[in-house]
Amino acid sequence: MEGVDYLADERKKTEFDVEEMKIVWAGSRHTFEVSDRMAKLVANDPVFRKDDRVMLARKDLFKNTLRKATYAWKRINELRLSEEEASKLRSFVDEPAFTDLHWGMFVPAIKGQGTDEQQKKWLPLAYKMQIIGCYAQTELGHGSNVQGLETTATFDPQTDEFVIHSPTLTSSKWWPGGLGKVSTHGVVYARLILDGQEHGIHGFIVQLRSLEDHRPLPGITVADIGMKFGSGAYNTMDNGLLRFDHVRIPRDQMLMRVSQVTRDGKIVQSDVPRQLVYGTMVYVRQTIVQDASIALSRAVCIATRYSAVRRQFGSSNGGPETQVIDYKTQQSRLFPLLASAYAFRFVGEWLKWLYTDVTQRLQANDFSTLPEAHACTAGLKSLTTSVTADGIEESRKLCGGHGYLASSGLPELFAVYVPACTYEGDNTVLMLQVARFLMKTVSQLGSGKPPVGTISYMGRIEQLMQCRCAVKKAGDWLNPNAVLEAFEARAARMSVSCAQKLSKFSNPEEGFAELSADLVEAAVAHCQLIVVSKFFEKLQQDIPGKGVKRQLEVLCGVYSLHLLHKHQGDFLATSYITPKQASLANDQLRELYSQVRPNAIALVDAFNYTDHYLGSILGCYDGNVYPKLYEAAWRDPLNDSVIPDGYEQYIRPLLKQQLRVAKL
Ligand SMILES: CCCCCCCCCCCCC/C=C/C(=O)SCCNC(=O)CCNC(=O)[C@H](O)C(C)(C)COP(=O)(O)OP(=O)(O)OC[C@H]1O[C@@H](n2cnc3c(N)ncnc32)[C@H](O)[C@@H]1OP(=O)(O)O
Ligand SMILES: Cc1cc2nc3c(=O)[nH]c(=O)nc-3n(C[C@H](O)[C@H](O)[C@H](O)COP(=O)(O)OP(=O)(O)OC[C@H]3O[C@@H](n4cnc5c(N)ncnc54)[C@H](O)[C@@H]3O)c2cc1C
Repeated sequence: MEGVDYLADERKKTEFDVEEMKIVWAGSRHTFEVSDRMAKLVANDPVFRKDDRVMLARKDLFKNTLRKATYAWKRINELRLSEEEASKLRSFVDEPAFTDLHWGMFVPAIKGQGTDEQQKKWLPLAYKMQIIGCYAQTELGHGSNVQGLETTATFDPQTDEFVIHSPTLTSSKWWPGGLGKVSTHGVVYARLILDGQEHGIHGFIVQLRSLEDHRPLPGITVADIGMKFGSGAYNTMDNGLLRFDHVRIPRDQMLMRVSQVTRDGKIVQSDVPRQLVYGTMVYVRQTIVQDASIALSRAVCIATRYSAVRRQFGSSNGGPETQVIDYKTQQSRLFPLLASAYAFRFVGEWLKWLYTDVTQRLQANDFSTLPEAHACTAGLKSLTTSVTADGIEESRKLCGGHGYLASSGLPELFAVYVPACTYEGDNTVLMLQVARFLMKTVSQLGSGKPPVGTISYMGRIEQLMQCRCAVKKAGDWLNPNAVLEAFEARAARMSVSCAQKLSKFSNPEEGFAELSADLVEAAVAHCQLIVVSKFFEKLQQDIPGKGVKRQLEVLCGVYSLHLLHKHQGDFLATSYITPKQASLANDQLRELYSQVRPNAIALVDAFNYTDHYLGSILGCYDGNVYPKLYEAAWRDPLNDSVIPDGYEQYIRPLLKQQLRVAKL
């Protein structure tokens, strides 16, 4: 059976050039080549084996992660990998580790919020991993409300130092990844106090552990916060707690790009906005949007391949049963997720561009696009992670009973992914930020300042409030202008409706709180419009390869029309479409599913995932699922012996007791 491709017939149905689609998915030929090389490097190295992860007890699991992370660093240096290659290699190792926070938050926080001198001092140490850092912001009592953090940093002019202190139990830092057992340093967020006066939240570089023996420095209490959701999963990470008892650090360890504290204890604001203290979160939210397409595509790849292998019912005259992927219900659950993975890939690509653009502008002291960048990163992080987490769970259900097995890879993927809905900002809290941005935009309409970027459609508010959908037959829903206008009209009308209701409140904050559920819905509509419009923009590009652009047009249709179908209440309630037009959209959607069907396997092959990275028997490339499931069952430690441990102690006496009862 070895070497047989059970999905070969499926692959023969493909109507487009898969190799070219791989380049589109990766973003460029260069990125594809780097990814492909790094994925194979990891897959072929036994040190990076991960199939035993869910069986390991916490201490072994954690030590194993330390071993892999250290080995990855050794390989990165031996092979002289570039930053891009190293980051890909780490992502294919596919195990949350302290290095994620070191490279993903500690280094960016210093880069974004440190002065040139501070960067010169700290970055070389961090780049060589001579120090290991974490991002210590959240506390036991406050996460979302950053202004509510309680840790204090009081300037002592006598010694030219800050005194970092945890005044209450709830001020204990709680959650930072890499803090519990590994980090030697942290960027710690605390309330700045100068001469008895508070000056808001700022970041400070604080050494936590000795570089000699790794013991916590005097005044520092640090530990892991304990087991988290699921087996394996995020338990490879040492999320930590941290308390300070009047810990002293030199004045120059406050990150001073946004505000400086002078030798005599005065605060000087530079001309950059104070929101830049939140800059690291903007950066990470943008990377999380890119990662969403990866996590969702992994789940979809597993569910699609397995749906083509799995057969249930429908056999006549002893012929084969129906592949479950041919059931329209399966398609209507699976194909929108496949389309969403592609949609998130393209919006992630665009968001990366937006982030680079805003960063360049900030360097030139142009802060005009910061509010939009904040709204886009917050909203798209919220939207894509919510859909991805739900999509992974739906993929598990699409695989029936076998999806519940750890060897399907889906339970662990869900457990490792789902906190993305919470970290880097709770998804509801972030959508409320988008809503604030929308309400501000609506209130400024007509002020002479035309809305730009993702909000520019609001500049056509009068037209969007009055227009009616022109669709007459199902095929009209393939017209990008018809779809875009529908999403724009829905988003604009929902925002305006909220703004009108808000204006009736004498206290706007009270109104905002009262209407917050409606405001979140308006923000979701706006974010979905961004994703749809960026998919259409992608289709404007020159896309080579036989049939590639055509497949992407089909997926774009699936993405937008499934949203229109799912949220038809919004489109109907805002009176843009009629019930008949909603029904035509659904007819067109069904037709598009039929066009996806022969290409489904090739569309997931285009993700180019190795079997190692997928980590799923149900999703393996050759589709040889059943023998692999059978063999995996025998590898479970419970099957090491025929008679289980505990038989003598529990089962035997129980059976004997039943025997005695039966004799009576
Ligand atoms: C298999 C695949 C696996 C994938 C794995 C991926 C791995 C990725 C690694 C990720 C590792 C995760 C590690 C997690 C780390 C963390 O979680 S760090 C902690 C993150 N914490 C948060 O995100 C806290 C959320 N809260 C906030 O961001 C803010 O406080 C707030 C809620 C957004 C604002 O609260 P509020 O009190 O209303 O705000 P103010 O402080 O008063 O500011 C108001 C004005 O500032 C604007 N603003 C807010 N945030 C920003 C920003 N980031 N940038 C720019 N501007 C901002 C806001 O719009 C207001 O503006 P005005 O209206 O103009 O006044
Ligand atoms: C796996 C993981 C890793 C993490 N890593 C780090 C890290 O490295 N560093 C770090 O500093 N932090 C980290 N965090 C913490 C994380 O950033 C916070 O948990 C997150 O920001 C949410 O804050 P919270 O826990 O205070 O939630 P809460 O704000 O307490 O949320 C509880 C509920 O209240 C609702 N809610 C809160 N405020 C509002 C509001 N204004 N309006 C309406 N509803 C509201 C929320 O929607 C949610 O339903 C991590 C968390 C997790 C789970």
